[in-house]
Amino acid sequence: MSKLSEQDIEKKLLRLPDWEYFDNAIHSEFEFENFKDCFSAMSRIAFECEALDHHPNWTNVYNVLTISLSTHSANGVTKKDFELARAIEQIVEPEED
Ligand SMILES: C[C@H](O)[C@H](O)[C@H]1CNC2=NC(N)=NC(=O)C2=N1
Repeated sequence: MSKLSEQDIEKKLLRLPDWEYFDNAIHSEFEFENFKDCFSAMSRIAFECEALDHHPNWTNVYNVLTISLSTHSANGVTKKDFELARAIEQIVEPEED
């Protein structure tokens, strides 16, 4: 999986307004009602990570989930990070029909 250029990353981020690029990774932070809702979302995200075989760097403090995505083997951001970011968006903030 090849590392995307900064220009490609910024272009792809236009469709992911909750995410930003810095330090060789894309980052977002989500706030929930409480710890239970936050951890429930983390569990659902974890299954998606296993399905994609791609894993986040993340931290949780009570109701806040902070996520950083990069591809370790490429030492940067790849298509796989965007695939996972879109899956996370669907779990955390599903689109209305
Ligand atoms: C063996 C396994 O496929 C690899 O270690 C995968 C697992 N999850 C991964 N996750 C992330 N974020 N980057 C990787 O390079 C990566 N590699």
